Amino acid sequence: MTRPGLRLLVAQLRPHRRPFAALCGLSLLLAVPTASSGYLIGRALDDGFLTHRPDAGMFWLTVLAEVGLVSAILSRALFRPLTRIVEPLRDQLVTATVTAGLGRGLDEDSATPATDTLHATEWAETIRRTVGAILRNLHLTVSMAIGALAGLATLDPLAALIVAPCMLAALAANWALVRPALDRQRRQILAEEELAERVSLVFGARRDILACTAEEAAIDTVAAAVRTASDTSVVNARMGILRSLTISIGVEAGLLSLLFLAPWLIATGRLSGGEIVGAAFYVTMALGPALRFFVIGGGGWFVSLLGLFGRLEEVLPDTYDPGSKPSGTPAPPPRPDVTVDDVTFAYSPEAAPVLEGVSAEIPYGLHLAVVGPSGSGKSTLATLLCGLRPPGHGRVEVAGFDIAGVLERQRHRLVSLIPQEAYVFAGTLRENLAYLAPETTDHVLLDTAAAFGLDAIVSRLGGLDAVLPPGGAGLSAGERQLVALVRTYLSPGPIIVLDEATCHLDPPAERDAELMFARRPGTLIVIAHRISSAMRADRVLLVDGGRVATGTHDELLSTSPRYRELAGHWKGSHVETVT
Ligand SMILES: Nc1ncnc2c1ncn2[C@@H]1O[C@H](COP(=O)(O)OP(=O)(O)OP(=O)(O)O)[C@@H](O)[C@H]1O
Repeated sequence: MTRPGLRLLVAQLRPHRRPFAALCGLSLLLAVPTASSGYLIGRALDDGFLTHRPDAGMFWLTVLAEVGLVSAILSRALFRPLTRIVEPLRDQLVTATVTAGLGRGLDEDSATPATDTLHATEWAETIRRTVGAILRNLHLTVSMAIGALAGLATLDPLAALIVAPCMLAALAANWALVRPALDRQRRQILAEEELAERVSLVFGARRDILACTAEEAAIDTVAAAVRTASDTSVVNARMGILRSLTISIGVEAGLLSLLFLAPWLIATGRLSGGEIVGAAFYVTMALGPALRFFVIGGGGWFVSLLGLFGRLEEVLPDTYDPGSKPSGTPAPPPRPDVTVDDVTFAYSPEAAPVLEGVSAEIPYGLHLAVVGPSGSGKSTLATLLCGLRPPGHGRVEVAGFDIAGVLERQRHRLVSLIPQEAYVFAGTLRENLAYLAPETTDHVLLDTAAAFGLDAIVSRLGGLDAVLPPGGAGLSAGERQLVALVRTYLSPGPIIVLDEATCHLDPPAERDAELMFARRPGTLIVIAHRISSAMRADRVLLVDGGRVATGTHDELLSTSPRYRELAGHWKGSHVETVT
């Protein structure tokens, strides 16, 4: 199985084969100065300073300095191929993630992009910088490691054989830690995303939080996310320390083995004293830094990079191809049809299911009445339709998305639920009515209020600037429902669910309110408590004994004894004019 993120990373870099080949060639060229450095130090000691010939020693050191100069000049050539690989990365990824975010269509009415798309555009910049840093340093590391091993082997192949196993053991230990490190890295990214999401949610809902005196709960929500983010970064940092430690142990073990065997290597004439110093130079000044960087710098960055690409893979569509040009116009947002697919829900594992194997199609624009005996599960179904609870089995999809998995802020833009107990917060009447559509003009607010029969209350209170106390004290239950109805009517959401939201209105006021919503573009789902609501709807969904049946009012009257019974009961208990 491909490691998450690796597929996208490889796909992203594949088109740049030629600059990569140039980088590899430069790495090999740069290995030559490193390979000669230990040898030149050995010569400076053996032929110069240790044999009391400082002029010869200085000669070899001068050659070493010149080799360093050549290496610096070669390093400059690195930037051209590097730029050709790294610079297009950010543009490609930003274009792809923003296109994917728009294509999902969940934010069409919002100036704020979805959180994951927002993060993804930040990641694209981080990825560009990280890939640049990795390639620059990887190239130096490879050249240093190849040069040092070649230099050691030139002095004496045995010297390379003494050092190499320690280095390889350190690398193997680190390789074993890559997967756990990736896992911790991913957890840290997810925890940081969750924290950002919760903070923006709490700030966005600060008015509601104050109105409900839910400050402590809000603080607890954010504090829990802060704790998780902090814990995951500590665990991630510990993993980095562990990986660093394995490399230090590998390098020190290589050096100690070399020094431990030095008397024997000198006595057997395999290496001179100067060459032992040269070999130690290869280990400490080239191999050690190369490995340390490879694992801690490059390796650590590579782990971060895979983590970021892994998340990008989740944000980008499966069909994303970095080689292809963006079409320029994002796909139109999908129609917000609702699909209930084989849904079963119980309030606890021990409890009997309230809904069992329920399926229904609610196309965009439908006016649906949900009816059923008391306690049959109508409100439960409403919460599932709004994504407030996930089904135990099955799926509720809105516009093709699993609604329970959609971020809360986006969910609110798709589906609005008005419960029986209308919510009125402390603030002016204008703020209460325009809460979900702050741009609404006073003119539209007053017209809509009048259409719902709220104009008399607006006048009684003294206009839109009238200040309402918390909970709308001073307003009757019906008046509070009217405030909530007007507020939701003005919201841009395409799907409205009224869960007995008109139960405190008299039948004519309820009819007017339902007709207003029915004329509003979008889907209307009414949990009905009067037969007239069911008769006004395009279709009726009967919930009974955990199952559902659908049809028009007339169809259900002829096919469902339970519906006939319900209709008879309603007619018997209410005197109402059916429109
Ligand atoms: N939070 C809850 N925890 C446990 N059981 C619940 C919960 N809410 C509802 N129930 C139970 O689930 C069943 C369905 O309740 P629900 O409120 O969905 O029915 P309803 O058809 O809307 O009823 P009504 O018409 O009286 O409002 C009932 O037996 C109810 O007691």
